[in-house]
Amino acid sequence: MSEEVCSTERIAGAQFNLSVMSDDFKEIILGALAEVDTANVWKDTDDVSTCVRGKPVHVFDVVKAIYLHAAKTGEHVEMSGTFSIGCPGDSSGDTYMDRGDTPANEDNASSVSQKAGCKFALYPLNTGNYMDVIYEQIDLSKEQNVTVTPSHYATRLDGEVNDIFRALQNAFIKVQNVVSHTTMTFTISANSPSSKQ
Ligand SMILES: Cc1ncc(C[n+]2csc(CCO)c2C)c(N)n1
Repeated sequence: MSEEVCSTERIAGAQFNLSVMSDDFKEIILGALAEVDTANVWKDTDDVSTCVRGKPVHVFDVVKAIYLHAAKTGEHVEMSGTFSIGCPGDSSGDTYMDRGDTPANEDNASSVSQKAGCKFALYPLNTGNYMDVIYEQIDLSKEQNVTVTPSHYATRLDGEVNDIFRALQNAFIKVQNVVSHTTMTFTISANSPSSKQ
């Protein structure tokens, strides 16, 4: 008989949209949403965006896999969104919190090589000293294989999509460890004709 483990981890979520600069945008967006394994997250797609909710490990796994699936077509693909954790109203998706900790798409995603540029910003919400929290918690200089550039209102990361999402996830997890309600906005772009890479 398998032992049931109650997770004490908190529910996280991401609200994001894909923009595909191609006549095939519909097939590419719907294809990415359909072909990624989303069994470990609550998911809702409408005409504006997609929301996924569940354990942080699965939320990041699914968002990254959807992006990679679309970007590896070679089209200019951009994704913008917001990660959130600790939102006081968020609880109805708790059924997904009993999932294990193995990301379902990592085996497929880790073998995909795709360069991108990303800008992100962290917003620890329920704290007065938010700048200290951000500076103390995120140390992007330790992230492997990503070029980090300060930007107005954001930090820019350049490199492989897998490395960029690892850096995003590490920064988000560290900040939410000390500030319970945290959000993080991001925009990631690949195959842009005006790409610096
Ligand atoms: C991740 C993500 N989810 C939903 C949309 C909204 N959307 C815009 S076009 C389209 C396909 C044809 O209806 C959809 C679903 C998006 N852009 N990206």
